[in-house]
Formats: sequence, C-alpha cells, structure tokens
Amino acid sequence: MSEKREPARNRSAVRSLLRLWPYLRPVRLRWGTAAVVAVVASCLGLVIPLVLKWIVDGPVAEQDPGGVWLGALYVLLLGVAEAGLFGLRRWLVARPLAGVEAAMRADLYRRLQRLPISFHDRWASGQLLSRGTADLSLLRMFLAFPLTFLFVNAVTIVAGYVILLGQEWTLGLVLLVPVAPLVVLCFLFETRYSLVARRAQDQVGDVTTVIEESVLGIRIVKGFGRHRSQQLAFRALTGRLRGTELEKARLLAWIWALITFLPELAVGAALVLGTMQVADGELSAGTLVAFLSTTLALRWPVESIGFLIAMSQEAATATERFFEVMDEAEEEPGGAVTSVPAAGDGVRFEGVSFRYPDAPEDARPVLDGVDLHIRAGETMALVGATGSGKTTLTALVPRLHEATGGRILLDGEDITAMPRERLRELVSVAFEEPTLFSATVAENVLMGAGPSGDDDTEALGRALAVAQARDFVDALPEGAGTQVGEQGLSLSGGQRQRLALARAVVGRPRFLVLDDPLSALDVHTEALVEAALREVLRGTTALVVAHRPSTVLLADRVALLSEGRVKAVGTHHELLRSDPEYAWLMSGTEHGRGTDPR
Ligand SMILES: Nc1ncnc2c1ncn2[C@@H]1O[C@H](COP(=O)(O)OP(=O)(O)OP(=O)(O)O)[C@@H](O)[C@H]1O
Repeated sequence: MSEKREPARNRSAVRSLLRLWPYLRPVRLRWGTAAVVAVVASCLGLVIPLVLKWIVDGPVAEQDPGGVWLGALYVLLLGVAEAGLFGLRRWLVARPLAGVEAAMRADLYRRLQRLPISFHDRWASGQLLSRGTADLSLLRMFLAFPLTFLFVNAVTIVAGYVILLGQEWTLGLVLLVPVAPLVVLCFLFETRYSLVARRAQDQVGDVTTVIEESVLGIRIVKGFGRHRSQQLAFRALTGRLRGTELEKARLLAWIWALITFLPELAVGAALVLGTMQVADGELSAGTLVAFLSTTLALRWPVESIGFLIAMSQEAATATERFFEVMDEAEEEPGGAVTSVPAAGDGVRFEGVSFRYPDAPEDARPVLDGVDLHIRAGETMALVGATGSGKTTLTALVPRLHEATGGRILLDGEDITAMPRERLRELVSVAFEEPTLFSATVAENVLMGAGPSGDDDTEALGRALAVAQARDFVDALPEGAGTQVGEQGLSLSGGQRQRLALARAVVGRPRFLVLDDPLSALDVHTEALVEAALREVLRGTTALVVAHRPSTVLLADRVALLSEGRVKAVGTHHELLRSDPEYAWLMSGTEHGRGTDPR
C-alpha cells in the first residue's frame, strides 16, 4: 500500500479554513443571515435573567401574583422565540451548505480525473476516497455548526459579560479571572489536538485503502487462505486508529473538564461574595438572581468552546487534506495545434528517454534513447524481457506519462504540440489488465467511440465482431445492454479483455496502442481476433506489446526493447534468425527453445 504523508503542518488552522471562502462565498448571504438569527436567538436567552430580576425585585417583593404570571408569560415567549429562531437558522443553512459540499466534491472529482498518472501512482486510493467522503462531510458539519457557533457564542459571551458587569461590576470581575488561563489552555489544546486529528484522518484513509484492496482482491485473499492474516493486519490498523481516537477523546475530556471547572470556581466565589453583599444590603436579591441566571445562561456558550475548537481543528485538517489534492498540478493541456496531422509518416520515437519521478536517484532510466519508426498503417510488435519498459513506452504515446527526453511524432507532429484531448482522440489504448466500469457492455465499449459521426449501434456491432466478443455478449441476459459489475467481475478475464479491445477499436483510431491485449485469450480466439484486426484496422498504425509468438505474428514487424533502447527491428522470422535474445524470449516455439542470449 502506497502511503501519502505530508510534512508537518505549516499552516495555522485559521489560514487553512480561510481557503474555504471561495466555496462559502456564493452562500454568504444566507449563511450570514443564519448567523445573525442565531446571535439574536442566543442573546434572547440572556434577556430571561433580566426578566427574572424584574419579577424578583418587582412582583415577588410586592407580592403581586398577577405580575408574577405576566413575568412567567414573558419568559415563556422568550423561550419560544429562541427555539423558533434556532429552527429558522437550521432551515436557512441546510440547503446551501449541502450545495457547498456537493460543489467541493465535484471539484475534487474533476481534479482527480485531470491529475497525471504519476500522481495516482503515488497516492493510495483509500486516502483519496476518504478525502472525497468523510472529510467533506466533516467540512459541511463545520460550516453548519462550529463555524456559526464559535461566532454566536463569542458574541453571546461578550454580551453576557457586559450585562454581568452592568449588574454588579465587582462580581463581574470575579468571573473574568479564569479567562486568561482558559485562553492559554485552549491554545495548548488546539496545538496538541491538531496533530492527533491529522493522524486520525490519515489513519481513516489507510483503513479505507485496506478495505478497498481486500474487497477488490477478495479472490486472492480467499484463494490463498489469507483471510485470517488479513484480518489480523486490519485489526492492527483499526487498533491504531482506535488508539488515536481515544487520544483525541482524552484531550477533549481534559479541556472540557478544565473549561467547566475554572468558571465554576469563579461562579462559586461570585455566589459567596454576592450573598454577603445581599446580606449587607449592598445588593438586591433580584440582582443576585439575575446575575447568577446570566452566568448559568453563559454556561453552554463557554463549555462548548472546547469541542467547537476540536471540531474546527478537524475541519482545518480536512481542509488541508482536500487542498493537498486540489493544489497538485494538473496535466498540462498540451500544445495548441489543433489541425489533424497529415497522414503519411506513422509514429516516430526519436531519442526518447524516460525515468519514473519516484525512481531512486542512482537508478538507470527505464528508457534511454529509444529510436523507432512505425510506418503509417503498419502494425509493430514490441517485445522485450519482463521489466524492460514495454508498458512504459506505450504509456508515453497517449501522454499518460511524459517522456523526459527526446520526442514522439504522430504523422510528423510532435505529440507535445497537440492539445491532449486531440491526442487522445487520435490514439486508442487497451491494456493487459482491462478495466470495465459499472455500466452496460455497450456503454463500456462506446466510451472509446470518438466524434466520428458513426452510428453507435453499427460501430458497437463492428467492434464486438473484431474483438470476437459478439457471441458471448449476445448470450448475456440483456445482450449489450447487460450491466457488467465493478471492474466487470461478472465476466471472465478473456471476456473483459475482449470488451477492452472492442473499446479500443470502436472509434477506428488513427493510432492504436495495445499492451498485450490478448494475453487471456486462447490461441484459437486470438488468431480470429488478429485476422479481424488486420481486416478492420488496415489504415491504423499500431504498436502492440507482445509476449507470445502468436501475438507477434499479428504484426508486420517486431521491435526488440532491451536495456532501455530498441536493439533490433525486423520481421519475426528475421529476428528469430539474427537475434539470440529475441529467439530466447520467443522460446517455447520450435525456433528459439533453449537458446540463451547471454
Ligand atoms: N509507477 C512506477 N514507478 C516507478 N517505477 C516503475 C513504475 N512502473 C514501472 N516501473 C519500473 O519500470 C520498469 C519497466 O516497467 P514496465 O512495466 O514498463 O515493464 P514491461 O516491459 O512492460 O514489463 P512486463 O513485460 O512485465 O509487463 C520496471 O523496472 C518497473 O519496476
């Protein structure tokens, strides 16, 4: 499992969260209105103690039952208004924030589609999945709740303290004593919690990766009886995540306890002082009741600060993780030459070199000065020992990877001068490991249809015929309209390969790159596919990676890739005679059996 770990945080939580502004901007009015509504609702709660003071010092002192009932009615109305306003806030933000989450998810998906293969090579899929799911839900929750309530509670606390100081400033000052230690504690907590939150979210990504790999690789796990060891490994991983979550809970418990305890101490001290002042006649009983009711009304805004900070910290981490992907450089769009290259020259590799970005410094480049010319309309087989760079070379033609040296020309035009979209219309690909999507057979195949204007049904029929896939597709319950499961798991390897081949040829591409696309077919079916390919793709220039002589025979000529270069080019029979390495690679036939090139 490849892992992606970012360097230590270099961005404060606030700066990370500010990056959400472009997404929040379109809904700022509704969000702002909701925040104001919440502030009003929260501050209404602070009016209740003032009504209590009026009741105690007025109707209660004067023994006026009618006044007490009126006061109670005021309190009830204030409570109903508070509840109604909080409900309105929720209604105001629910829809726009769901829209923000959807927009962020769409942007992330679009970015993932446009990032180069080298990015996907580096990142574990579970890490990307968890960023697109759990992290974004967390951000929606943050925008709906902690972001609003950090603001609402701050305003409520300030308003509450102003009321407290106005009622009796000496008691109010007592309540201000814990503020300084609480600020320091919150700062320390935020620093610690941010590290643990990041670790937890990365571990969720790792767990997602393992689940995904085990589901996709379930046949291997079962086939090798590895479910117990897989389970143990998974348990270890979830154990680590559990440990991190417990560490988060411990930190949260500490800060919550301190945030509750310190103000309670101050309230206790104020209560003692206040009672003494009432006894001395310096303070009215109503003022003390109102004072204590206000401090009680401030309990929730103060106590919630700990977990609001914790949730904001998790949201900051989720934002960082989101932008780590969004900040990656997309594939460049390519050149601007949109003309279709004039037919005639085929494919040329001129001094092409390539090394993988994550290869060790001292490693030799995979390709080191490849020169090869595939004439227009010719089919060239590419043969080489395992690991010699055949797949790598084929990936350079549609620019799935970028050549690090030299150039590749299609009918005389440098591929880097073409817009990528145009290039990928001209070049069709099929790989040894065929990927089918959760869609119908027809949809999977027609993904490869360019804007040729061909009738889809006719093109589909022709492509299935070339790939010798017609019989088995017709036998499917709904023919070409049958849904094939994730990665086409309901089909055999050979069937999937044939659909992938049909996808590659359905658009009658000018250039075709096939990476051992017939490896799972029996020799008989392979021969039929080859015959059909020859017939249908007469005008196509093709590069076909081949491991077996039967595939090589499809080609007009063969190129032998060795030590990063094209060592020899010729027909199959020429190379069998002239090149011992080729003969060795093709051994298994009567020609080269037992001949060692070295
Ligand atoms: N994403 C990658 N990052 C780093 N090195 C890679 C990557 N993919 C392949 N390689 C290395 O590049 C070399 C060539 O690999 P490539 O897949 O092109 O060989 P191949 O000739 O197609 O092999 P095979 O016949 O086994 O399919 C190998 O040494 C491989 O380890």
